[in-house]
Amino acid sequence: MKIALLGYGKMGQEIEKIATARGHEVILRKTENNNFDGLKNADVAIDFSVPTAAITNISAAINDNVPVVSGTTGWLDDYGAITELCQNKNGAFLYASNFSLGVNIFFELNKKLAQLINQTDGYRVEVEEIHHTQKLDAPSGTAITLTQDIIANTHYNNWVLMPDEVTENDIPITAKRIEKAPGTHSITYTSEVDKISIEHEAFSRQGFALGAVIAAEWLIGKKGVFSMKDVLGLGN
Ligand SMILES: NC(=O)C1=CN([C@@H]2O[C@H](COP(=O)(O)OP(=O)(O)OC[C@H]3O[C@@H](n4cnc5c(N)ncnc54)[C@H](O)[C@@H]3O)[C@@H](O)[C@H]2O)C=CC1
Ligand SMILES: O=C(O)C1=N[C@H](C(=O)O)C[C@H](O)C1
Repeated sequence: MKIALLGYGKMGQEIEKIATARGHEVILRKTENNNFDGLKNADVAIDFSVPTAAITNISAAINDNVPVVSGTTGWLDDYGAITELCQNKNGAFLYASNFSLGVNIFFELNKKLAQLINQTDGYRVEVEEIHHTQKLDAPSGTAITLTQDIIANTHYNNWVLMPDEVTENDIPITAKRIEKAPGTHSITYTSEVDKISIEHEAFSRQGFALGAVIAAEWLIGKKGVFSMKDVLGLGN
């Protein structure tokens, strides 16, 4: 397939390596320094850019009738507007805060653990994410997905980025920045007598990039708004 890469930083370059190895061709490498020339000729677009560019990138692909996968985090206040545009244009759009298979399994584990904890008393939850020092957003998109899934299955109704003040129904998220860390997420429930922790650690960006290419291959020929759950068939 012919791929337009919307964003050509750490992820865009990792995706190009994997896509090329799978027999695909990159025909556009969009950054802040060039335009969308050639986008119309792509079979699929993959957006891994910056929060301020994601909406423009995704809209450009949908308006050019090109199916688009996005992994950019930190722009989700506009998710509703993008899904509306996709529906109005009869397009194809797929967003995931994390494309790795391991994290998508972890998402299901997180939901199950939250359901079990919800049947007991005495545990307090906390979420931690660790990323490289170049990351623009905090908390990570993945940490937000994890807390949303905990909220859907427990009495918690909000997340708070530490060190802000936390009340009974808030989930505290701690965001740590360590040079070169690709991405680690953990959820810990602590009681008076013990603690339960689950953790996912990415060793590199390879898993995210492979998942994004698999999602792009899957999206071609489809119409609608999708998530990684649709691609992997997990948790159905
Ligand atoms: N969903 C997932 O599985 C993952 C998501 N991410 C997210 O992907 C995004 C990109 O991550 P990285 O590649 O590590 O960042 P990066 O900083 O290495 O690359 C971002 C790229 O966006 C480009 N850019 C800036 N303005 C642009 C514009 N107007 N149009 C097109 N491109 C523009 C920059 O030139 C840069 O090359 C971040 O939001 C990050 O959180 C990262 C890894 C996995
Ligand atoms: O910026 C990153 O690097 C990552 N961002 C995503 C997020 O915000 O959750 C996914 C992954 O953890 C790497």
